[in-house]
Amino acid sequence: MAWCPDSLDARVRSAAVSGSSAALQPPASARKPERHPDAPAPGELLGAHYEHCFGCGHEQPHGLHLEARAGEGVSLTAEFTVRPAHQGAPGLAHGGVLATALDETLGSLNWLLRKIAVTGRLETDFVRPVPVGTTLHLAAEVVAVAGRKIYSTATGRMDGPTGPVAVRAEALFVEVPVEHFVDNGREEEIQAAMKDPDQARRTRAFEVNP
Ligand SMILES: CCCCCCCCCCCCCC(=O)SCCNC(=O)CCNC(=O)[C@H](O)C(C)(C)COP(=O)(O)OP(=O)(O)OC[C@H]1O[C@@H](n2cnc3c(N)ncnc32)[C@H](O)[C@@H]1OP(=O)(O)O
Repeated sequence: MAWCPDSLDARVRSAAVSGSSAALQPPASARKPERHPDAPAPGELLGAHYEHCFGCGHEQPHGLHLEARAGEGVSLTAEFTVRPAHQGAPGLAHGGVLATALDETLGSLNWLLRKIAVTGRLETDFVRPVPVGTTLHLAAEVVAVAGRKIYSTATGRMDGPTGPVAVRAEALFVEVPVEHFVDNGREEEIQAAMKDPDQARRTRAFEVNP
């Protein structure tokens, strides 16, 4: 049976207000997202899915080093501090970097579903300029799932988790098989990631529906 509670109606209404496109409206057949039983517990850090990831990897010197923490249901929070390497205008974060922070946060949600998925569409509102040194407090949740399509939303706030919204996004992720990476990625990085001695991270990077 299709899932269409008030919260989804509210999301659709708010999407219409923020101007997100029809492609980001979940279809009538959409279902409520289900947290995987083995998802990290609320409050647990997710850790980097790949050390060289520009969004979360610890081995990317100019990366965002975003730290995501599981929330209740299919939600999470994350923090990202804007550094001088992330500037666009003098002293302000580059919009593309802020979109990356939203994309990474939204992408991390899929680990709570235990689905491997890539961003198909990402729509971003830049509400306030974000100065270097700011810690952006991100919060994201999956709002609906329809077949391979995962609909999610995120906000980034300044001055603390309840501060003013600086950026927000709505996204559609599309579930893909592991071959997506093996067929399209570069052999040397794929092999290196497969040899990662951290089994949890290797599983997160490569295993679909373990
Ligand atoms: C090596 C390390 C591994 C790491 C693993 C962890 C990854 C974590 C990474 C986290 C990093 C952060 C995250 C990142 O940065 S992920 C990196 C950025 N994203 C990408 O590189 C994705 C590139 N795109 C693709 O590969 C394909 O286009 C995909 C896979 C997305 C779809 O091509 P595919 O041939 O498979 O499927 P389909 O075309 O039949 O579409 C299926 C359904 O989806 C609907 N649709 C599709 N696109 C759009 C759209 N734009 N708007 C609206 N709808 C769209 C489509 O209408 C259809 O709907 P329906 O007809 O069924 O109703």
